[in-house]
Amino acid sequence: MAAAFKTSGSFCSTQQHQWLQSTRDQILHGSSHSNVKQCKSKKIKKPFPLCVKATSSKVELDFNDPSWKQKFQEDWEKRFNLPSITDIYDLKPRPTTFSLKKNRTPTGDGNVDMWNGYVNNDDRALLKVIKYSSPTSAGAECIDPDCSWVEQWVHRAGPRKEIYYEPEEVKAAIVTCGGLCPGLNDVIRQIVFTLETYGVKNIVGIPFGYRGFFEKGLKEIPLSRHLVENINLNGGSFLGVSRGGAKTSEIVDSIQARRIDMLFVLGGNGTHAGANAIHEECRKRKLKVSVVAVPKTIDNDILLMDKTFGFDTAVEEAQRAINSAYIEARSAYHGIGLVKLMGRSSGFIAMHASLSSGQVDVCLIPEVPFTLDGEFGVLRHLEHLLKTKGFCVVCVAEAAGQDLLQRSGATDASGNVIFSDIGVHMQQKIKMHFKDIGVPADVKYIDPTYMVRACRANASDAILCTVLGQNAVHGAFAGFSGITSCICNTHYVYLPITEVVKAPKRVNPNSRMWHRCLTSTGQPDFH
Ligand SMILES: Nc1ncnc2c1ncn2[C@@H]1O[C@H](COP(=O)(O)OP(=O)(O)OP(=O)(O)O)[C@@H](O)[C@H]1O
Ligand SMILES: O=P(O)(O)OC[C@H]1O[C@](O)(CO)[C@@H](O)[C@@H]1O
Ligand SMILES: [Mg+2]
Repeated sequence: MAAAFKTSGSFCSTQQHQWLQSTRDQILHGSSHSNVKQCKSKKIKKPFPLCVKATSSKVELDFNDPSWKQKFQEDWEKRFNLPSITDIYDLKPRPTTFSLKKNRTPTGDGNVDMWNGYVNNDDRALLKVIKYSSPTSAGAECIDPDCSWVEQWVHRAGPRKEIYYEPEEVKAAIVTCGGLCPGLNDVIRQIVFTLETYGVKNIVGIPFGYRGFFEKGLKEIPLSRHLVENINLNGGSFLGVSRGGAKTSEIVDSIQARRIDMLFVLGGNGTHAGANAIHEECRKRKLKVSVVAVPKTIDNDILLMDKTFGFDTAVEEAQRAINSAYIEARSAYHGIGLVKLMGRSSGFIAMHASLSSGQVDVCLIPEVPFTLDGEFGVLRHLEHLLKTKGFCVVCVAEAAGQDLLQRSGATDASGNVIFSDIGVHMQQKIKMHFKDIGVPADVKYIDPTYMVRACRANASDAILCTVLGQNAVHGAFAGFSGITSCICNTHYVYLPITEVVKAPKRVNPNSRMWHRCLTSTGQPDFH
């Protein structure tokens, strides 16, 4: 019998409890042994690892069973196993053409490979490094009621000694999907550089996201080191982006017709879901194609990884808006600076920009409900701030407080919900409130919208993009497909896409980072 998961109750708020429950679900979700379908086919060598569906039911673990940890880890190993073209083909690898040393001189011990910094397929990185002694510890992610330490290893990224493609015969394609994000050009550039280092001559860009695969009149763009040399100096995407219109079978028809061997897909969670669908369809058709994703999104809302590229830059730009709001508010009589920031379903940009600026008195994110009116509402706190310090700054994430607004019901081309405007709503509510109570208030509203993402990557994102782009190419040459190249716990790793698209990552209200944000703003609970 599966043990029920209990958080040791009395110290746990409802919000914390829900969070603990959902993080546990994320850890355990989709990995029951009984759900590993053996997809047998005469032509294929092994069962498809991807037949473990991301949507399958939860792990049945009996925590009274002394071997539960071992069972968990065996299951984990299966879930995080990297899908490879060698799962379907009996392929012989060849020595890599990627060498860091151009003029190699043997040491005498015969081991020239050591100098090339190759990564072994058995190398792993630890995904989690904190041992929580209780489910009520800040940010605790627990598997069992005692919050036991369980090793969770993931595969290390980087160049392998042996590869599964002849570089001279490879056609590689790059596509950028979803919204814009700082660093797209840096990644495109590094993918091209690395492919050329392996000896690939046929590299193309697919214009305007997945649309470029099927929209007539959109031609692929031949890419070379020479062409992409300087593209990182500008924001945007050299290839263009788009939302919506992804039809997996048409995309794979197009991949087949164009004879693409490697596809590099840069995008957020929607793009990743699309990339995995393409990978699965390629497998179904027995195509020798490696599909490798690179996680891009200013929202930082993809599971398991430390951060997505573009996030740092967006935060830096966002805190400029906050600093302007601060200057305006500080210089006005009873000034209130209000800034609305992007973030589709998560408050990471708002939280980090509030932390980095240090000038925010109230930070509102979708993960933490709040009320505007009443004794414990935001408006009453703003009154207090005007009275005590004379001005204040509020930062609100675009997805926050949607329960206070009429839902628009609208969606974008990819099916993402379009939010009602919490920024404009708050601006009006604040103005009305202070008018009603007869207290002067000078509200300055700033909505930087696309300014936080339509810019070039900052230094830290540029480095992240460089590493992720290079590793994406190493992953494809190593034969992996249906994987994403990312950073986990400060180490560069590959994860199966199925594991990162289970749900959007959201701010944990029980995390140290949110607590730090609260310490910095000094805001009370607003409900
Ligand atoms: N579940 C899915 N399966 C297949 N394709 C998808 C899926 N979800 C989204 N896509 C496709 O992926 C592309 C990008 O999706 P989306 O617009 O949601 O952006 P995203 O990758 O999440 O990035 P951003 O962070 O900018 O929102 C679109 O062309 C969309 O049609
Ligand atoms: O480019 P669009 O379609 O206006 O999308 C805006 C959305 O894209 C993002 O910038 C990235 O997902 C979100 O923060 C924002 O909600
Ligand atoms: Mg998305």
